Amino acid sequence: MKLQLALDLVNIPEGIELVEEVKEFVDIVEIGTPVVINEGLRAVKAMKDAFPELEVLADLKVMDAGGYEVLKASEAGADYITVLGVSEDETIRGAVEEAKRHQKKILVDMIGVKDLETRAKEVDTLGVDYICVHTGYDLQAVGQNSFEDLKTIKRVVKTAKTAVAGGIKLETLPEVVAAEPDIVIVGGGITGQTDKRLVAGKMKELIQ
Ligand SMILES: O=C([C@H](O)CO)[C@H](O)[C@H](O)COP(=O)(O)O
Repeated sequence: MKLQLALDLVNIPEGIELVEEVKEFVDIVEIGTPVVINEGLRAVKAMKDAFPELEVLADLKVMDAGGYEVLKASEAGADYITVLGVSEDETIRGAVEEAKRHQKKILVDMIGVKDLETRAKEVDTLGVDYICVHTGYDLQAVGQNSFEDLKTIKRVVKTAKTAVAGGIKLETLPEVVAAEPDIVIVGGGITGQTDKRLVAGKMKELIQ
């Protein structure tokens, strides 16, 4: 099980400083969608240059032009690129083909998918590397989480690996770990804490 640190509300120097603090506990650094919007793919390159030993995920949430956007993120140094599960199958196929060409991985984010079981089964046939259940900020704000959704994809997904994101904190991590996802994605649960290093260390212990 890998721990992915999501950087969403920082600029490039702040992100690098934050990763420096917790790098020994983290497997993947996510350049979050807000960071990509603010800083562009140069944030991916800057993170990879600063920490070549860590994997970097570009949270582009690709919705169209799958091949082209995966190409650009791959050129910037991303190891993983996110594509939305609500996209057309053609978009996901294009992303997968391009990722394979560059030895990169596609993580499909199921945010906004209404019939999770059906769509997860479909996406699982498209050759993607990971299927991720995700409760975004706006649904976290009304009290939702992805814990039941994780159990659903663990039951129906046969080929892809699984991931979970959305409001995971140190207190809720044991419930998540019990469901055995391949990647646990944590943003504010680390970045919003006063002692980030302490929390990241405890999370890593729970995951191992
Ligand atoms: O993907 C994310 C969100 O949509 C903003 O782009 C976050 O990275 C993801 O939700 C993890 O962050 P936390 O919910 O703060 O753990």
